[in-house]
Order: sequence, then C-alpha cells, then structure tokens
Amino acid sequence: MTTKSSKTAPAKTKSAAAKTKPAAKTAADKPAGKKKAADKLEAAVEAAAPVAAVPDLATLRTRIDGIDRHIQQLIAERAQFANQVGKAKGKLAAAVDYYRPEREAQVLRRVVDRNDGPLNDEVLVRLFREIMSACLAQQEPLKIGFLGPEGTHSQQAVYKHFGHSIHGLPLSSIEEVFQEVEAGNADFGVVPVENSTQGTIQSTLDMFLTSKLKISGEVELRVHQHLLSRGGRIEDIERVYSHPQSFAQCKAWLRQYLPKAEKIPVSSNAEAARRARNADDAAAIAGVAAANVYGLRSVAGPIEDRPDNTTRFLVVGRELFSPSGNDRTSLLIFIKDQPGALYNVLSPFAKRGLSMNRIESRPGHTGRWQYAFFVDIGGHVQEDAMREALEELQELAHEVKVLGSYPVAIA
Ligand SMILES: O=C(O)C(=O)C[C@]1(C(=O)O)C=C[C@@H](O)C=C1
Repeated sequence: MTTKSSKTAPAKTKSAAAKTKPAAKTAADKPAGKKKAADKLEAAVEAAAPVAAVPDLATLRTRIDGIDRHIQQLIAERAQFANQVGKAKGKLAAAVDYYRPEREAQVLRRVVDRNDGPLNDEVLVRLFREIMSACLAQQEPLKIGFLGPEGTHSQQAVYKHFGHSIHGLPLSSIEEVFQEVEAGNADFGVVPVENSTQGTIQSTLDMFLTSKLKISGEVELRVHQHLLSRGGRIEDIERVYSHPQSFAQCKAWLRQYLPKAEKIPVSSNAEAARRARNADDAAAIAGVAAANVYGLRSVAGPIEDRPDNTTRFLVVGRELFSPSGNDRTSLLIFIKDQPGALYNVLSPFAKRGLSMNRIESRPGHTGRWQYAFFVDIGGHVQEDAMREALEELQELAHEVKVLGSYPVAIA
C-alpha cells in the first residue's frame, strides 16, 4: 500500500518579490476581435523600435575573460577556506568525517533563493555542488557505492548528489551496496527507492528491515530512457534488453514501435547496453550516459511513457546528521496486532502538525501477518515536535526504528 498525502514539504523561502515579476501582456491575451489590430500594432512597434546595440564579439569575449579570471580567483579562495574549515573540524580519520550534508543543503538552498536567472535552479545547484564536491575532495574523495555497472541512472544520481569529485564504486546489487557501506569499504551508498511511474523498489525497502544503515539524503532524478543500439534503424531491431522497471516505463512506446521485438530482462540498464553492443539487431533501453560508456547511439528517445518520469534514490551511510532546516524523517514502524493500530501510531505526528509524505506497508519478516510500515514525515529527530511524537509512538507501536533524518532533495 502506498499513499502520498497532498501535504508537501515546507515551501522554500524564495523571496516572493524577486520571483513574481508580472508577465508582459501580449496580443494573445486580448479579446479575439481586437486581436488582429493588436497583432498589427505590435508588429509595427517592433519594426520601429531601435535595435539595442550588441557589443562586438571581441569586446564580449574580453568581458567573459575578465569574469572567468574573477570566478577562478574566488573558487580558489573558497577552496582555501573550505580547507581551513576541514582543519577546524580537528584531526579526523577520513573524508566521511568532513562531509556535512546539512551544511551542503543550506548552501544550495541559498543558491536557489538568490537565483534570478537566466540559468535555472537545477543548473546553478549542479555548479555549486561541483564546487563543494571539489572542496571536500581536498581532504580525500568520498567513496560512493551504487548499483552498477558504469552508466546506470544510479551513477547519475551519485553525481547529482555528491558531484564528480568522488570515487564511485559500481556494485552488482542493492544488497551489495548496503554490505559495502556497512563494512566501511564505501562511505555512502546510493540506492533507488521509488519511481513515479512504477512505484516502490521493494528490494531496497526490505534491506532496511535488517540493516543498521541510516538514510542521510535523498536524490530525485528525472529519468529519460532511450533506445540505444550500435546499428542505426528501429526497424532492424529484433531484441531489446533492459531492466524490468525500464521496460515498464516504456510499455506504450514499445507496443507502438517495437511490438514484435523480443524483450529480454537483465539486471540493470547498463548491463542491457553492454549486451546490445554485440549486434546490429539488438538494442537496449537505458539512459544516454550508457550510450557513451558502451559505444552505442540513441536511435530514439526520450521514450518513457510519462514525461515526468522521476526516480527517487536514498543515500545510505553509517550515521545520523544534524538538522538542515528542511528535513524529512524516515521511520520503520512495526505495529501491534490490534484494532486501530495504524491510526494510533500516526496520531502523535498528526496532532503536532507533522506532515506525512508517504506510507508503505511490507511484510515485517517477524511473523505471519505482521506488517512493518515505512513512513516519511516532515521534520528532524533532533527537533522538539518530532522527538515528542517519537516518545509517544514508542508506547503505541510494537517497535520503531528511525531510518534517518535528512535534507529534503534540492532541485
Ligand atoms: O562547511 C563545512 O563543514 C565544509 O566542510 C565546507 C563544505 C563546502 O565546500 O562548503 C565542504 C564539505 C562539506 O560537506 C560541507 C561544506
């Protein structure tokens, strides 16, 4: 069972004045009768308006060179300060001890708040992530495990969350990602947990039933699927490899364009791309990143049935971090086998105004017909309201496990 409440995480505090510039009225906004005359008038005004003088190419490039010099000096200065921050944290054992996801989230939220264009929030967040990633890697790059091989959407999620100045460890299963982080061979792991088209990835949720790992972050990735092949034409394709989730995300497209091709499920999209590189009549459904890694080209794409197809990933680590100011807490609640049990365990949050974003039930592995509920709630375990709600919950539930409190995904 999955339910999403209409309540969302706290709204970002972007300054309203800066962001709500009224759009200029155009001829399209006017009543039909007056539209033609208005169109003519607009065209006449445009024709008569003096064209703003654009400086010549050499002048523009000199300006850009000056700005680049300035940006570079500032990045170097920032890196020196970040290095000093690292030293101020004391003599720590490894890169993971310097990493502060809550601080990174605050830095990025400020970037979004300040942004007045022309680059969009996502682009600016990506640039600043890379700067922080490089600053942290001065101590030592973080080691991040993910569901490999190279070229998977999980790898893209790793870069989106940690930047490129990390050491990525492609692993063969979600279970192995958990194991490597538990064993300390990876600092963090990134695992898919739900897709907007396909729903929950049960194998990830089930890992939390037994694992001691904590969730330290979430990443939302717009997932675009492509048909990749080394040959050139859709009509030549006789076999398509992909992960079952990706087949499901492209069901309507496949029915329309490749109804007769054999569909072969494999363990990951990158594995599909690896297999498709061996023959002209084979193709893979995967992200374009896999095309570059495996020497394929996109024959068609994006081909996912829903344009807003998004996968949410969780970052798992060994510790809990401090609040960032806009956090989510994930809990695993084992309920008592009695009437009204679910209602009872949710009431401590509802009465304190803590919003529930998600609830999902899974067999608890503790006995027949025993259920565990995975619940996401707005807030952090170190905040008073959440602490009080959890204290009350301990009395009502059979068992409660805090899986983590972490910053809500940014851009
Ligand atoms: O502020 C810190 O604690 C830092 O180490 C600096 C910094 C940054 O570059 O801004 C780098 C890495 C941390 O994960 C968070 C932020």
